[in-house]
Amino acid sequence: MIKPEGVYVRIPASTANLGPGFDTLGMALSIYAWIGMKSSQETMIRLYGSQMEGIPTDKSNLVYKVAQMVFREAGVHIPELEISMYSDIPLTRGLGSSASAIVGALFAANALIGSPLSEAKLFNMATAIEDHPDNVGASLFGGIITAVWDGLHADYIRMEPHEDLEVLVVIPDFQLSTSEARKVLPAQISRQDAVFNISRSSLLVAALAQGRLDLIQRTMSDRLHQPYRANLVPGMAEILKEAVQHGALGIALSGAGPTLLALVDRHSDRKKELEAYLLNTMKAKGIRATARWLNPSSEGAQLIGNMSSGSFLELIKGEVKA
Ligand SMILES: Nc1ncnc2c1ncn2[C@@H]1O[C@H](COP(=O)(O)OP(=O)(O)O)[C@@H](O)[C@H]1O
Ligand SMILES: N[C@@H](CCOP(=O)(O)O)C(=O)O
Repeated sequence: MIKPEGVYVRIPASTANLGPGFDTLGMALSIYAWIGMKSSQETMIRLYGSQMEGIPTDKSNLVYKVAQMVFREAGVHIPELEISMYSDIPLTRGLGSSASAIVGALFAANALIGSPLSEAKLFNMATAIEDHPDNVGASLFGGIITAVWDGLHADYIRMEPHEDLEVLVVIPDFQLSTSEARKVLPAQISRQDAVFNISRSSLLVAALAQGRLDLIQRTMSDRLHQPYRANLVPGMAEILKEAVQHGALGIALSGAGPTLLALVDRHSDRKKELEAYLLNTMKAKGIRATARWLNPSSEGAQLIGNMSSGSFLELIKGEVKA
């Protein structure tokens, strides 16, 4: 049943490849995007916020196209849509903006027609579009997601992040698209590197599941993508080696970069030291960057309400942080 009043949803950002978990381990983060969707006489796409620059506002828009996939799958015909989107998630920085748009579009379109598709189905569709399940899983389900994608079916387990876990991201002021950052990866790896990552990834997942923050430092390393991508982010190689000496529990490239992400004990008295170290190291390499303290987001995609009681911007105003 189509909801004539429309819906609006909120979707968290995400970090993929958490440490050794390349293409498999992701976490939702407390930066959000909002999507409003309504059936309409004529398609109208309104994008708000500085993060939306350059995104198309016609039917080639990703959110419109993904919404139509949901309608096709559910056997519903809604060719014309009014879509509104506001996002605080930086574009093309390794914080899952594309995953948030895909998950938001799937979730909103499904809610608009009375949610005939299960969350497992939405996860499968999202993974088929994005091609790896860690960003989309985290944005859809929230928390920490470990997932497997065999090209047809995605399986996952969601873990609740430990309450002491805080996240510091350092976002460089340049963009790095995932497709560009995948081109530098080798097609094959050695058995030693495979064992290196499998062992650390397995232990990291178990440690996160049991709240063993003391094990993060020894498990957050990687040989599958970070060494190859280090040349794309000035300062990254040094930061990956040294950040734990400045108070991080662990440090990783967030997704395909260029953002670097530190896991931090929120009670640590070295938070200022860590932030200054990360920013100064990037500055020394000529990179301007913004530091943001975030929390893991326990909530994934959420239906917030319908569009009957005001304009999209008025509806989300109370939720968007200044
Ligand atoms: N709200 C959106 N609407 C349409 N396309 C989007 C939206 N958000 C992101 N994208 C697309 O995703 C691209 C960024 O994806 P990607 O390179 O994977 O980086 P990341 O997901 O880390 O931000 C953008 O250049 C744009 O093409
Ligand atoms: N596993 C992917 C992750 C891409 O994440 P994004 O947030 O940078 O889109 C990869 O490393 O290529």
